[in-house]
Amino acid sequence: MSAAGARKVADREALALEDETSKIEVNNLNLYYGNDQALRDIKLIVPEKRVTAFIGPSGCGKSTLLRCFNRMNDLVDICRIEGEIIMDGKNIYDRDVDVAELRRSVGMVFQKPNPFPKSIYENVAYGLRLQGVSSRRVLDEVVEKSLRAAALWDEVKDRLQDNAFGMSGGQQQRLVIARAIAIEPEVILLDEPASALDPISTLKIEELINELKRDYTIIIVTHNMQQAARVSDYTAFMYMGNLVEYGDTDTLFTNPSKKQTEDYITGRYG
Ligand SMILES: Nc1ncnc2c1ncn2[C@@H]1O[C@H](COP(=O)(O)OP(=O)(O)OP(=O)(O)O)[C@@H](O)[C@H]1O
Repeated sequence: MSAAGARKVADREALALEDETSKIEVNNLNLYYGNDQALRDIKLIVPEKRVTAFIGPSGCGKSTLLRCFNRMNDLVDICRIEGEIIMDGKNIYDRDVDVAELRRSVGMVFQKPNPFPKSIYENVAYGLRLQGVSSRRVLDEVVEKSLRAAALWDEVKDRLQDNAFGMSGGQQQRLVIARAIAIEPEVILLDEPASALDPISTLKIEELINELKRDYTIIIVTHNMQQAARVSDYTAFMYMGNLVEYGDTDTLFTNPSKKQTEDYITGRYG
C-alpha cells in the first residue's frame, strides 16, 4: 500500500452502536451447507448509513453472512438457514418477501468487476430499463447522477457510448457501483471490492465508500485489515462461523476485548 493509500480516509467521530439507528438486525442466524454449519448463532445489528466491515480468516463465513442480506444463498441448493434477519422491521426470510424487490433495495458488488458487455451508459441504465423506464431524459439524468455519485463522471462523460470493457479495472468497479446506485438501493454489500485493484484504484474505492455512506448503509467484506480500519465505522471479527467480537472499529483495532480478536489483528494467525 502506498503512503497515500495508508492514510486514513476520514477521521471518525466517536461512535457507539447504542446511539445508532438499526437498519438490519440479525437474530440467532444459523446457516448450513448440507451437513456443514457455516454460521453459528450470529447476532448483529447493522447501523444505518454507516460502514460495517466483516473481517476474519479465510473460510470463517464472511461472504456467507454478507450473502444472507440479499438472499443470494437461496441460489445454493444445499444451503439451509435458521433464524431471522430483520430489515426495517420485516424479516427478509418471511415467505411473503419478494426476493427481486429485496435485491433491488440491497445491491451487491463483487470482488471482480462484472460490467455487462454494453456501453458505459447502458450499464448504468440497465436496472432502470428493466423496470420499464424508457424516457431518454430520465435515463440521462440517472446515468449522470449515478456516475457522479460513483466518482466516475469526469473520467467517462465524453465516452459514455464506449464499451465498458475498455475501462480500467478500477473504473469498471466504480461503474458497477454506479450501476448499483442507479436503482436507488438502501443497502450496498461489497464483497472484497478492491482486492483485484491497484493501490490508487483501491484508494479511490475507499474514498467513494466514505462518500456513499451519507446515503447508504454499507457492509463490506475485506481480507485487508488496514482497509477495514480505514473505511469502516464498525467491524465484526468472525472465526469459524462465529461472530467473535463486534464493535466500533477504533475500539476493536486498538482495544479488542477478546484474545482471539487480538491474536488476529496482531497477525498471530489467519
Ligand atoms: N456454495 C457453497 N457450498 C458449500 N460450502 C460453501 C459454499 N460457500 C461457502 N462454503 C463454505 O462455507 C464456509 C464459509 O465460506 P465463506 O466463503 O463464507 O468464507 P469467507 O470468510 O468469506 O472466506 P474467504 O475470505 O476465503 O472468501 C467455508 O467452509 C466454505 O467452504
